[in-house]
Parts: sequence; C-alpha cells; structure tokens
Amino acid sequence: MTAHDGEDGGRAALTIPVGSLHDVVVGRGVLDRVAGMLPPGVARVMVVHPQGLETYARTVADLLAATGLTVHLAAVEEAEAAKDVHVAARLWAVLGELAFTRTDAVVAVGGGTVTDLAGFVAATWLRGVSVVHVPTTLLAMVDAAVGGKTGINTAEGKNLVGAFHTPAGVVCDLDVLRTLPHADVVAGLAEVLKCGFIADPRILELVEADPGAATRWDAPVLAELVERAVRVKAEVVAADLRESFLREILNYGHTLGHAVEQLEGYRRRHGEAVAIGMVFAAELGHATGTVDDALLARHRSVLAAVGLPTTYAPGRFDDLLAVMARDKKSRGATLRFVVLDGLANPVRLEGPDDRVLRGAYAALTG
Ligand SMILES: NC(=O)c1ccc[n+]([C@@H]2O[C@H](COP(=O)([O-])OP(=O)(O)OC[C@H]3O[C@@H](n4cnc5c(N)ncnc54)[C@H](O)[C@@H]3O)[C@@H](O)[C@H]2O)c1
Ligand SMILES: O=C(O)C(=O)C[C@@H](O)[C@H](O)[C@H](O)COP(=O)(O)O
Ligand SMILES: [Zn+2]
Repeated sequence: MTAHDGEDGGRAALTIPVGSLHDVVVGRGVLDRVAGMLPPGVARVMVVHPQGLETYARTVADLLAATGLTVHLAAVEEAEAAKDVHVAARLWAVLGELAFTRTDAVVAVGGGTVTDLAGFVAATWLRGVSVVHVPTTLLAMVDAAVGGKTGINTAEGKNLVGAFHTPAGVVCDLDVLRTLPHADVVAGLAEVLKCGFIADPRILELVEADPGAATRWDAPVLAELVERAVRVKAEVVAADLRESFLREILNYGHTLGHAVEQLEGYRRRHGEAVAIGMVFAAELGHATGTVDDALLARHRSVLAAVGLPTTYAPGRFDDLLAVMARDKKSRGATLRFVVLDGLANPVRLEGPDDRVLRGAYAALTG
C-alpha cells in the first residue's frame, strides 16, 4: 500500500512501505525527513558520505543537529573503491574511538556504493546498529538503498561479503539528482528498466514514449519511474527479504553484469554492466525458447534509447564464466540465471548448456 503524505510545506511527498520492514519517502526537498526516520532514543549519528558529496552530507548533518543530535561526518572513497574492507575497518575505528553504542546510528548520504558500505558497517558494528539511507543517485534511490542488502567486494568478486540489514528508513530527495552526471542518471535507468522487464511493463512504455525525459532529473516522468521501480522492489523484498527464491528476480542481468564489472576492475558503472547482462539474459531466454524475437529486440531498443550499452567485447567468455561461477545464485557447479518466460514473468534457467551460453555471448558481441 502506498500513502501520499499530502502537502508538506508545499511539497508532495510519497511514503512507500516495504512491507512492515521499512518506509521509503520519495519527494522533493524532503531531506528534513531523515531525523524522523531514526528510532526513538538515538543520540549520536555518523553521517557517511563520499568525499565529493560533502555539501549534501553537511545539509543532512545540520538538519540532524538542529533536532538535538550529535553528528559526526565520515568521508569515504568515491564509487566502488568505497566497498572495501579497509574502508569498512576505518569506519569501525571511528565508531570505536567515538564509543558508539546501540543507541547511536549511521546515516548514509551517497550512491549505492556508500549505502552498501555504510549499511554493512551498521550491520556489523556491535552486531547491528540503526541505519538510515539518503540515496543521492537514481540507482540508489530505486534499488541499492531499499531492502537491506549491504556489502563490500573482495579480490575474488563483487558483494561477496555482506549482510541483510534492514534500514530504519530511506529518504529519496529527487532534488539532489540535479547535480548527478548524465551518465549516472542513465546507469540508474538500467535498474529501473530491469523492474520494467521483470514486473512492471508500464515502466518500459513510459521510457519508450520519451527516452529523453526519462534521463532528466526534473522531469515528472522520472518521479513516476522512481515510484514504480521502488514499488516493484518493495513488493519483492517484503515477500522474500533473505532471497530464499523470489528475490532472485531482482538479480535479472546481474549474473553476467557482476562478472563484467569485476573483469573491468570496476571502471564501468554497475547499471551499464547490468544493461549488458540483461541483453545476455534475453539472448539466453531466446535460445531456450522463452523469449520471442520481439521481446529480445525490445531489450536492445529500450536500453539503447536511453544510452545504455547493449553489446560486449568478444573473446572474454572464459574469463566471465570463471567469475560467474561465484555468483550467489550458483548451486555447487550449477550456474543459475534469471531469465524471462515472456514479459514480466521471470523464471530460473539452471545449468544451461555450454553451447547455449556461448551462443548468447556471441550474439552479445555482435
Ligand atoms: N544493495 C543493493 O540492493 C544494491 C542494488 C543495486 C546496486 N547496488 C550497488 O550500488 C553500487 C552502484 O551505485 P551507484 O550507481 O549509485 O554508484 P556510486 O555510488 O558509485 O555513485 C556514482 C558517483 O556519483 C557520485 N554522486 C552520487 N550522488 C551524486 C549527486 N547527487 N550529484 C553528483 N554526484 C553524485 C558518487 O559520489 C559517485 O562518484 C554498486 O556497487 C552496486 O553493486 C546495491
Ligand atoms: O536487492 C536485490 O536483491 C538485488 O539483487 C538488487 C541488485 O540490483 C543489486 O545490484 C544487488 O546488490 C545484487 O546483489 P547480489 O546478491 O547479487 O550481490
Ligand atoms: Zn543491481
């Protein structure tokens, strides 16, 4: 169920519950909602932010301090470099020096890398303190900040260490997207379109109708896309928080996508890699008869329409395969993929033939 909060100082904000787990507030000019998301009794807060987003972090910190909280700012590395055990250890050291207790909390202000890192630090400090996410990228608003998956990378792969740690709340202020580079808006749309393919085809129609508007931070359609994507994720997470089965559908495009990211040393954006992975998954479905020509073509056309990549370099399949073996959906030596059996009907493809995998890769490399 979705609640409209009504007019709040002239601004309409929306609250989307993730079952009974946590709420996601979506609106413009809503950073003052962060304090209200913290559990009662919290006295001190560590605001974790990437170095380049100190202005937003200070705004949030000032709003928190104005409610009587003691606030400490902690800057971390940009992008994927933040999801590292040494960065987590640095934050644990800060929390230790400040003697943070279970009545203190973490607030993450940043993209998905920061919400993943800060969420993980909150999950592990004293075996779990409260965290509120303030996502500042489109991708983090519609996906990373929602639903409690946290984690860091290891040398062997992406997100291999982590925890499920439900945030106390999530505040998505669409106004902060004003400063987000265009390429990062586009990357975020990959996860939005993922929600379109697995559950809500209206998302695909909205993007197809005006791909340019979908990439503009202040376009009304972007607000609708955020709301729809958050609702898809909220429904799935509420039904299967710990990914016993259903939640795997949110991993559409990620089996190959994560392997692409790792192989490229995390120089490619997560959303871009997921776009490539969704084309690969669509090719797998096409080869095994669950995706027809039109649905396959629709993957390429809608992803390309917003500027996402739909092809990959030849000659890297064996390397990708080795990384995919460590995907969390694998069971023993059996690779498992989320594929579509028609639009908005995700299913699992278990242990596809080597010939099918290589054929899908060949189609991806053009
Ligand atoms: N936990 C989950 O469920 C989940 C879901 C999806 C993705 N993820 C993870 O999220 C990460 C990707 O997140 P991302 O795409 O947000 O990338 P990111 O966190 O690397 O942010 C991209 C860049 O934009 C900058 N930035 C952020 N907000 C800005 C703003 N408003 N204005 C200007 N610059 C801004 C950041 O500092 C960073 O340099 C990946 O590590 C991925 O694995 C996690
Ligand atoms: O929330 C989920 O569940 C997802 O799979 C969302 C993905 O978009 C996200 O990238 C997630 O971090 C991938 O998780 P992993 O379990 O494959 O590491
Ligand atoms: Zn993702």
